Amino acid sequence: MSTQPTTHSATASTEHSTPLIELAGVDFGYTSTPVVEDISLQIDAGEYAAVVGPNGSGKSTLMKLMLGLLRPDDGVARLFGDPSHQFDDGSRIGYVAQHASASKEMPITVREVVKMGRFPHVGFGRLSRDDWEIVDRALETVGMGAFASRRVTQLSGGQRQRAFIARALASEADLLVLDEPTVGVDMESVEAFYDLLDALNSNGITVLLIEHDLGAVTEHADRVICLNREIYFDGPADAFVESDALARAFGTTANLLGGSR
Ligand SMILES: Nc1ncnc2c1ncn2[C@@H]1O[C@H](COP(=O)(O)OP(=O)(O)OP(=O)(O)O)[C@@H](O)[C@H]1O
Repeated sequence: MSTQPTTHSATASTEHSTPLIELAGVDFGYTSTPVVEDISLQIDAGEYAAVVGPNGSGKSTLMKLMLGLLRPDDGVARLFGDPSHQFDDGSRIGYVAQHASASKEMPITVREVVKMGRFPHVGFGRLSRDDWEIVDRALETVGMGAFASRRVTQLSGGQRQRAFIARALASEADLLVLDEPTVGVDMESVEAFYDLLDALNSNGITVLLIEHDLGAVTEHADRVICLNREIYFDGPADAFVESDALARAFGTTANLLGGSR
C-alpha cells in the first residue's frame, strides 16, 4: 500500500487554534444514574488520542457526547468551537464504525462508498473530474485502488475499514473518529491498519479512537484517555503504561497491555 497519504490538506488542521473537541464539566446519564461524570478534556488539531476503559465504562457515550449525538445533562461540549449538538459540517469529521455494524448494509462497490465522502461538497449533484480524482487518490492512499470495483460485502474486515477511511479522506475530514475499528480484523491486518493511521496522523489528520486493544493503543497513539465513568488518566501513552491508572480503572492487575498482540 502507499504510505504517502496525499488526499488531506494538512493546512486545514493546523490553521485552527480552536480545539477540535472541548468538554468542560460534562455529566451524562441515560437515566438518573450517571454514565459519565465531570469530564473535562480537549482534543487539539494533529493529536492521536485513544479512549480506553472496561466494558460499559462509558466510552461510546463519551464519543457521542463529543460528536453532539447526545447532549450533556450538565457542562459544555463543543465541536470545532460550536456547541456539539449544533455542529453541522459533516465533511470535517470522518467516522469509522466497528466493522460488525457496517458489514451487511452495503451491496455497493468500494468506489461508490468512497464517493459518498464527496457528498457534503457536491450535495447529490454530479461529481466533477476533480472530485473523482480526490476519490481515486483516497483509494490509493489506503492501498485499496485495486479493489475499487469490488463490492464492500466481499471485502475482509481490514479492507472494509480501509474503504471507510478512504471515504473520510475523500471528504477531506480534519478529524478521524474510529469506534473499535479493529474488532474482527485479523492480527496482520491490524498492524497494517495502524501503520495507515500512523501515516495519516503524520500527515496532519487528527485521530481519535476507542480501542479495546491496549497493546495497539500504547504502541501507536500519543495520548491515552482512560475512562471508567470518570477520567482515571489523560496523558502520554508512555506515562499511562507506567501509571497505576490501568489497574484502577479496569480493577485488575493482569497484564492487559501485551495480551492481544
Ligand atoms: N441507549 C442507552 N440507553 C440506556 N443505557 C445505555 C444506553 N447506551 C449505553 N447505556 C449504558 O451506559 C453505560 C455505558 O455504555 P457505553 O456503551 O458508553 O460503554 P462502553 O465503554 O462503550 O462499553 P463497551 O466497551 O462494552 O462497548 C452502560 O451501562 C450501558 O448499559
